[in-house]
Amino acid sequence: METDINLAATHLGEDLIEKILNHEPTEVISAILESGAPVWYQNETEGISPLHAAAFTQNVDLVNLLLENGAVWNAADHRKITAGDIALSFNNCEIYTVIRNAGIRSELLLGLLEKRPPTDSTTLILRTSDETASGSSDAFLSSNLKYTTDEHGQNICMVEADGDQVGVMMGWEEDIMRETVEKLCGDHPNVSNLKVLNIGFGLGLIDGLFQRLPKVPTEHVIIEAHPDVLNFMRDNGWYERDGVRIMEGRWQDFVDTPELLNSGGFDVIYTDTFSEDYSDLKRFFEQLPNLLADGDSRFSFFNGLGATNALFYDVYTRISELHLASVGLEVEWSDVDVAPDYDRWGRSREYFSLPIYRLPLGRMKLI
Ligand SMILES: C[S@@+](CC[C@H](N)C(=O)[O-])C[C@H]1O[C@@H](n2cnc3c(N)ncnc32)[C@H](O)[C@@H]1O
Repeated sequence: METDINLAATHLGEDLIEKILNHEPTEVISAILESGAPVWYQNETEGISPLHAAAFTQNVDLVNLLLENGAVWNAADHRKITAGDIALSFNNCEIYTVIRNAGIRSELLLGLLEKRPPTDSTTLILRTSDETASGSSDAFLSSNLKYTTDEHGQNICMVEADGDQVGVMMGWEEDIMRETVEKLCGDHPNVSNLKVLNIGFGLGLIDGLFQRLPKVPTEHVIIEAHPDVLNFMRDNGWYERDGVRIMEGRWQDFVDTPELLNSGGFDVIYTDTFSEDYSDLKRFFEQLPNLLADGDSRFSFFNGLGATNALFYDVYTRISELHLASVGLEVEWSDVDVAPDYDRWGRSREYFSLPIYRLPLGRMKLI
């Protein structure tokens, strides 16, 4: 019985894809959908879906029709290509935007329904069910970390996840951190008396940059949760630095405590954690109105989710902008050229394969 249903679904799905690729009129496609063809179908040979086919034939009406009927906006074929990528390759902005907006709507809706168990495959960008040290905070915080220099000569901090060595922080990101500090502090009205809060020390790249500002921050709070990172900080003299206060634990342990809030708010806040997903970042966004000092204060975060695919990165970037707006922050984006140099960084760039980093700079909106 189950085999019969699978066979029928395969037959209808193949027929749907074929008719779309053959440019059959929209009414014909509508009729096939009404007859029960599975709009989520992906063929076995290439993994392409009806939405891939509609993007390939550049038929925006069909793209809309399929999405209205439940097509999966982020389905990737066997080569990891989505319908949005196909639209981009044709430079078809209209179709790309329709698919991207469907992604934003779908992920926002899933965000609203966050309490339900994450069983839906379309949640792949913003939530994770990864139980290894790269996807689970508990697993990460109880794993051993290794600080070393890799074969490309970059400083790295590694953790073992699922039998693989995964980078917690990589030296190549220093350009991003430098540009971030420049945007956060360079022309800050309070630059001679800054109070800075950084979440996640890692290699200490951004904290080192804060400390090398022409005027060292008056107060520099670092919240760091991992015992090995705290040891590394101790070994490298961070506990003895003037003006530096290290809070040992997770940001979630301190974010609403007098210990953090009594300092009267921060001029600059940055966050870049590891093994947390977008819902954690969103929870941090919600705390910003309590943590920022005033209308001149600035916020940034490591914008790295979905950075292996232009469509996913775009959807994630816009969702974070919407969520920041909902807590009263306006975001200005700038681009940092991080075109991968595979000879220089090799596989250490796999999690960020896009050539451009979108750097967020948030400020409280003036009412
Ligand atoms: C990617 S690294 C940060 C790199 C840093 N921006 C730099 O410039 O080197 C992430 C850091 O966040 C820490 N971390 C992870 N989860 C955390 C949490 N919930 N609270 C505080 N720190 C956390 C990790 O132990 C790690 O040191």
